[in-house]
Amino acid sequence: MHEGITASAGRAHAPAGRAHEGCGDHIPSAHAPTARGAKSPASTAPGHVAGPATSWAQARSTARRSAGGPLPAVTRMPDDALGHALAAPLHALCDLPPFDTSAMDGWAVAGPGPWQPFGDLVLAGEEPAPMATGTAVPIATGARLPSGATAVLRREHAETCGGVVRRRASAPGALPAGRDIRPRGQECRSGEPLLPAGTTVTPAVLGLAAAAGCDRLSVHRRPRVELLLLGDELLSHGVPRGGRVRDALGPLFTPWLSSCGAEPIGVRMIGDDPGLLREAVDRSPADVVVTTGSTAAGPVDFLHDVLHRIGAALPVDSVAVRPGHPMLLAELPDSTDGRSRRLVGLPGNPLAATAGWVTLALPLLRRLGGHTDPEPHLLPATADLPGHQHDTRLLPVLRTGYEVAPLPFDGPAMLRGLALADALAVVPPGGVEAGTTVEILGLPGR
Ligand SMILES: Nc1nc2c(c(=O)[nH]1)N[C@H]1C(S)=C(S)[C@@H](COP(=O)(O)OP(=O)(O)OC[C@H]3O[C@@H](n4cnc5c(N)ncnc54)[C@H](O)[C@@H]3O)O[C@H]1N2
Ligand code: MOO
Repeated sequence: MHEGITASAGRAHAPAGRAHEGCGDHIPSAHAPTARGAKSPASTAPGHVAGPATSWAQARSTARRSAGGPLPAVTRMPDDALGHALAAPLHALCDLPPFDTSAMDGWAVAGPGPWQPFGDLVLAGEEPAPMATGTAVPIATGARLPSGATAVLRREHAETCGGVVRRRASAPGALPAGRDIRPRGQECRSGEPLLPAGTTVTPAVLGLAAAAGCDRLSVHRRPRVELLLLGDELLSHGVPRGGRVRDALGPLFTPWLSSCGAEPIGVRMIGDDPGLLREAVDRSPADVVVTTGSTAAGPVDFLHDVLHRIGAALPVDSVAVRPGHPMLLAELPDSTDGRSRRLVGLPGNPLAATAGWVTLALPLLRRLGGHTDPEPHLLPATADLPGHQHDTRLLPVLRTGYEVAPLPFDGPAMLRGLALADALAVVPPGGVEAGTTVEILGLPGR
């Protein structure tokens, strides 16, 4: 899916802001035209100053609320419904099992034994003849039970001697009526609701739907997502060179998008050029544009400027969370065909981007896709979890049994801890001591 298209007006690698060298402690700012910025008329970022940060919990709920509601329902063949959310309860189209079934290989028996062996072996998929009281018919697991049968005698509990079938003396217990029969409708009756709307269609849901006779599923359309990777410095292949770095976020988020029930429709690299960024956002056919990088107020961080020029509203513009605090959520003007469109701005540092993903992108995309919100998952920590002084902290952790352990290499620009992690722990300001229960956010693909 990674198209590796680089949209850039050309690279101008003079160090940004060096025109002001010699001016004491001047730090290149978004106000100042820069060497890179000089390449486009719209390139002077307006000097974005972040407002008060939204609390982490509030940011998550704002992202959900910003979805409005789920995207419309569509009908899909089961194979094409995987990862979608059910738009209506899944109803059984038949009883399950659809008929009385033998649960074991052995003999279908009618009445108390011993029994006269009768007829041919009944296999799964056959329509057996009725049987009379006092007879036993050899039968396979899953075969339809002949009418008149009262129980199934397992093969290992049976013996044939003197021309009759009887229970072995060593067979445990008795053989009450109904033993080892799976009665028709044991799991569900035709028309019964099996799963509520909002259930994610997993492989097990597909299996259940097939067993219950469903060849079409009513599901919500998946949100279409375009991933825009911002930054002149990004390389799509090879070893970092010439001051540039490999894009780590395209490979990370493209599969995460699929696994959260979104439809990735494209991945593009966009150089540090506000004109190109604006064009990409304006023209994107996505329901949700996810950008990486350019969320801060650095010399080539044009995202705020472009959103401002587009006329976007920013229900979340920085969050009291570490890493990832410059993350943002924007509501873009509707598309020309009347669709609501949103943009999630993830910070460029990879662990900070992941924090933005779980805080803003995931709740928004799950709600748009119609998925039921998960219950909070709480686990105790095996060790002290260090926190930020004022903000929530999201730490990569590994689940060990019923606890979570922190991992090393948890810096905002690092991925090594995350690659070993199966969750992020939500650490309240000030941190927590070992044994304290914390909320855990699962990571996809583990
Ligand atoms: N003066 C301040 N500077 C910064 C602040 C601050 O509060 N004051 N916040 C820092 C924090 S925290 C973060 S997080 C970053 C956010 O920066 P941006 O979202 O604007 O991201 P960039 O500047 O474009 O990149 C940051 C960093 O990430 C690397 N990057 C970007 N994209 C990718 C990618 N696809 N794969 C791998 N690495 C990527 C980029 O090369 C930079 O190293 O701002 C801090 N600065
Ligand atoms: O979000 Mo920055 O610390 O959050 O790298």
